[in-house]
Amino acid sequence: MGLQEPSPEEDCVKMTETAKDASDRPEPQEIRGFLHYPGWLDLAEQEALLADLRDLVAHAPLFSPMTPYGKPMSVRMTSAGRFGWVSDRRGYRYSETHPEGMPWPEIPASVLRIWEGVSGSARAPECCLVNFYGEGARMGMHQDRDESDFGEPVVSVSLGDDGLFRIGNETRGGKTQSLWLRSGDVMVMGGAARLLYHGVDRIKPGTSPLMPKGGRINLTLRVVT
Ligand SMILES: O=C(O)CCC(=O)C(=O)O
Ligand SMILES: [Fe+2]
Repeated sequence: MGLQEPSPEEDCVKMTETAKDASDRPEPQEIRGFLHYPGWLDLAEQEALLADLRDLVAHAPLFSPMTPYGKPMSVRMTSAGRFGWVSDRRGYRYSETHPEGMPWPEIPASVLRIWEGVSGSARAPECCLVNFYGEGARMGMHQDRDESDFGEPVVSVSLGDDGLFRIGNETRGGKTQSLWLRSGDVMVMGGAARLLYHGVDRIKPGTSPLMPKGGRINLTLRVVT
C-alpha cells in the first residue's frame, strides 16, 4: 500500500490540507492605521518565497544604495517588477533598470498572491523592493512618497530575523509607536495612514530559523505610476 500512488480521494484530502483559503489567514491588528497581519505566511510559504528571492537576487544582485548626501545606506537592496527603487547622488527615484544596466526580473507569483490577499487594490504592483538587513542595518524614519497615487497602499512582507518597526506621524517628529515584525508578517500601509513616517530601528540577529546565517528581508510592493 505504502508505495502506491494516492487514490483520487486521498489526493483531494491532501489538497484541502495544504491549499490555504482566506479563512486560514490571520485577522489584521490595526496600529495607527497600518494593518499588521502577524504570521500571514506559514513556514512552508516563507521557504517557498525565500527560494524565489534567491533566484531573483541571482538575476538582480543586491547593491548598497548611496543617499543623495553621499553616505551609503546600511540596507542592501534590489527590486523586481517594471520599476525598481534606486538612490544615488542624483536622488531617490524609480528606475526601469538595475544599476548594472539590466531590466529588473518579474515579480514572483508567490509575492503577487500576498498583494492580492491584502491590498484591496484593483491594480497590480509595479515594484517589489527587496531590502536586506544584515546585523547592524537600519532604516531611518521616512515617508514612501515617490509613487504617483497615494490612494494605492504599500504592502510590506517580512522574512528572517525580527525587525523593530517604528511608526510615527504625517510630519517628522512627535510620538511614535514600535512593534516587532517577525518572519511571515505582512503590513499594509494604506488609506489615511499611507503617508505616515516609518522606519526600522534594528534587527534582532538569530531570531529566525528560516535564515540560520541571520539577516532580515523586507519586501515592499508598490504601485508606482
Ligand atoms: O523594512 C521594513 O519593514 C520597512 C521598509 C520600508 O519602509 C521601505 O522600504 O520603504
Ligand atoms: Fe518605507
